Amino acid sequence: MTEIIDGNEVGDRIKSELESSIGTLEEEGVTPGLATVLMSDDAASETYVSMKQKACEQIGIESFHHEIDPDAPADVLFEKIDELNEDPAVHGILVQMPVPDHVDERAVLEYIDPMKDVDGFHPENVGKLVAGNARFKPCTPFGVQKLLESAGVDTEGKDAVIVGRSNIVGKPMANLLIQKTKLGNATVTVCHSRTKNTAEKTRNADIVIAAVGVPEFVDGSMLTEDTVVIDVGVNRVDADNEKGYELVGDVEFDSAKEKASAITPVPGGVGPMTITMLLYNTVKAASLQHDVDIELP
Ligand SMILES: Nc1nc2c(c(=O)[nH]1)N[C@@H](CN(C=O)c1ccc(C(=O)N[C@@H](CCC(=O)O)C(=O)O)cc1)CN2
Repeated sequence: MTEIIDGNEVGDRIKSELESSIGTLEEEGVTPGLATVLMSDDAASETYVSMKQKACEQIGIESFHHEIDPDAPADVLFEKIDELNEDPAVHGILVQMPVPDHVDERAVLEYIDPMKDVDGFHPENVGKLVAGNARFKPCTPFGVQKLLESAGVDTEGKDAVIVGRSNIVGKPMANLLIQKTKLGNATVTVCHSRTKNTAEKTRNADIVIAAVGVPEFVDGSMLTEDTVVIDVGVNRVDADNEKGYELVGDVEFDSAKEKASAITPVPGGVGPMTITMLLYNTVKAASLQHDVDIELP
């Protein structure tokens, strides 16, 4: 029987544990604060940012939202980041990606105070992660680790294949899985657009993590029995319904489920964990900035 790994359930458990960490901070007079910045009129980005704000409010994190006209000069965004870097009520800053083409994404990430970089994308935080001393683990790969843990998947000695090499998911995921830690110690292969035979690699994997951004790229024929399948993709594809679209992962769920021992659904798998781990990083950022010891889930 294939286990369906429920990201909403795991996320809700972690959020309720975070509430007690927030309680400890409150006793010291600290309310964690997250600033979200949206410079886009993309409907999916708007949805994600509003989900982040709601999740903050749900567990007692103060949320500050800023919208910047996507046609405004890049300096408007940099001035906003300056302001947020200086604001003591803001412990975490998240600029929703992607930013418009005329804004240099790399420069934006480098401009955020690394102590407030709750996405874990600043080069200082990337370096710490690679060195095995992570300050903020990037939210999606961190969420994937938590899902594997909740499903009782021991990564030690396992062959993990990651399909996709993005800075947000593929690269940090590979780094986390090779660390000498409880949720690491795996042997990792990263497949990408120039990989010669991705299906051969995924068929030899114990764990397949699909983060390629192509709807239903991985199907059952690319898997062997008993593989653990984690689907990071959240793709909007045209559909004849009220919304005009439906959500589809990077994995073809029905055929993959036939082979998998455990699999994450879309929606309701990795997506909710991305938001939960953002809350986790924001609480951690507040504790570091105020030097308050807290227990984190
Ligand atoms: N600054 C950042 N930008 C982006 C990140 C990020 O981690 N930091 N990740 C992605 C998108 N993303 C977060 O922003 C994200 C994607 C999906 C979900 C989610 O919960 N999806 C739901 C379905 C939601 C829907 O109805 O559309 C699910 O899978 O169940 C949360 C966050 C790009 N940008």
